[in-house]
Amino acid sequence: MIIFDQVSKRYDGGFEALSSVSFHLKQGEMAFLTGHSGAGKSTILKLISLMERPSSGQVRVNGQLANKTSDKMIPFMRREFGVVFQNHRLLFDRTVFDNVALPLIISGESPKDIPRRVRAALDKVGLLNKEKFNPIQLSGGEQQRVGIARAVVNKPALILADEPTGNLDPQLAKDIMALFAEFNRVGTSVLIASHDLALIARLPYRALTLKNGKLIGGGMFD
Ligand SMILES: Nc1ncnc2c1ncn2[C@@H]1O[C@H](COP(=O)(O)OP(=O)(O)OP(=O)(O)O)[C@@H](O)[C@H]1O
Repeated sequence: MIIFDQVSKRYDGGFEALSSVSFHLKQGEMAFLTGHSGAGKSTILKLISLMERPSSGQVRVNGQLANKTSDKMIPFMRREFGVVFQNHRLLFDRTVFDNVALPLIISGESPKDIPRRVRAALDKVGLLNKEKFNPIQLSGGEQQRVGIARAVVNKPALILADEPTGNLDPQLAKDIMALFAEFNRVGTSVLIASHDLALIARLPYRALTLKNGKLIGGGMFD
C-alpha cells in the first residue's frame, strides 16, 4: 500500500527532515508512526499525501510512484485516502452533515447518493443523531469522530491520521483508536502518527519509530 525506499527529504533552507527512510505498509495493515517532536512524522505523511516530494529515494502509494505523479493527477490520487487531523479542521459555519458531505461534493459524487453515503459514514462513528448539529455544539471526541466520518466517506483504501488523539483524554483516545481498528478490520490500511507511547504500547500494531529523521524501529517488512 505504501512503500518508502531510501527516502530522504531536505527542505528549502537545507534541513534534512528524513534520511534514507525505508518501510512497507502492507495492504490492510494498521501501523503507528512515532518519534519525538520534529522527528519527521508529519513529513512522512506529507510525502504520502503528495503535499511534499522526496529529495531522493522512492515513495509508492497504491502502486503509483509518487515522485512521478503530475500535479494534474494529484487530486485523483488523493481520493484513494482519507486524512484525519488533530484539530479536526471542521467548518464551524456548517452542519455536521455538510462537513462530512464535503469530500463527496468535491469529488463530483451524484447529489442523489450523497445523503445515503454521509449517513453511512456518520453511522460508523456513532453520530447519526447529530447530523443537524453545528460542530461547535459537539464535544472534542465527537468533533474528532466527525473528522473521521469525513475522512472515510469516500471509502478510502488508506486512512492517514496525524495525532488524531492529541487533544483527547485517555478514554476518548482509546475509543478513537478502536474506531480506526474497526475500519482496519474491514480491510482499510491505516497509518497513525502519534507520540502517545503509552497508548501505542498497549495496542498490537507495528510502530515505525523515527529519531532525527531516521527510522530506528519497526521498518522491517515482516
Ligand atoms: N516546510 C518546511 N520547511 C523547513 N523545515 C521544515 C518544514 N516542515 C518541517 N520542517 C522541519 O523538519 C523537521 C521534521 O518536521 P515534522 O513536522 O515532520 O516533524 P514531526 O515529527 O511531525 O513533529 P511534531 O510531532 O512536532 O509534529 C522539523 O525540524 C521541522 O522544523
